Amino acid sequence: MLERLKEQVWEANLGLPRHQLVTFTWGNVSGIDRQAGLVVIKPSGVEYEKLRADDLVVVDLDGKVVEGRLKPSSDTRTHLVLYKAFPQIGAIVHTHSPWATVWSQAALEMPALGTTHADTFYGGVPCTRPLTEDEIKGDYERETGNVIVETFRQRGLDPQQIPSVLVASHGPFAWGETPMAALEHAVVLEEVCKMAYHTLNLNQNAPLLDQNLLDKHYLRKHGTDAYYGQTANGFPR
Ligand SMILES: O=C(CO)[C@@H](O)[C@@H](O)COP(=O)(O)O
Repeated sequence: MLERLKEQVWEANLGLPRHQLVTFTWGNVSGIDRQAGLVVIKPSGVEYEKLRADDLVVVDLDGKVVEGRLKPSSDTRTHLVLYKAFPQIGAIVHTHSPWATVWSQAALEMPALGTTHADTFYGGVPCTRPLTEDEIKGDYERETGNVIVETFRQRGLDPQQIPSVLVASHGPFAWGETPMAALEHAVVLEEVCKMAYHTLNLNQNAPLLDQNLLDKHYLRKHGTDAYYGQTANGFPR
């Protein structure tokens, strides 16, 4: 079980440079085995070209290394906070992908402007508040996780329906049921952040996506009556 998870987390980590989401080592992917209570995560600062599946580090939910000879990602404690707060998620991706980071640095929620966005996100992708001085000087990585959870709870957002967040002054986190799903969400986030930036540059008053179109596009892929693709039930109507 853990060996399969390691392979999945490794493949998703290699997907970061393949999809041009990372420069140098600026990102990480993890996955969780909920039954075992163990998280598999990229080692810190290891180049993707040199990364092997058996370089991955296994930690428990308190962050204690239980397997692996390398140091886990510097963002491990952020991942652990998210796994504890969002029991539905099975994997997390963090990057500094340029377009999503632009929105994070601007400290702006990325609004739903089109159906490309609605195919993955059931509404705007929120941006957190900035961390306080005490939070930055304290347990910074854990506080980064806490501020993400606070953002979702305060706004009543469902992390399954909005599988990403923009951390102010920092960058994006995305998640999903599997490492590949979390990677896909990070890729889509980057694309729609770029589209939204250019859309609002062309027209500052570009309309928000009509609620009916948001419902239609999100629910035809993710609702109980989803019919998009070959694996979903039902037929288009
Ligand atoms: O935020 C940062 C660096 O500012 C990190 O996410 C990024 O460099 C990846 O770190 P790790 O190699 O996972 O320790």
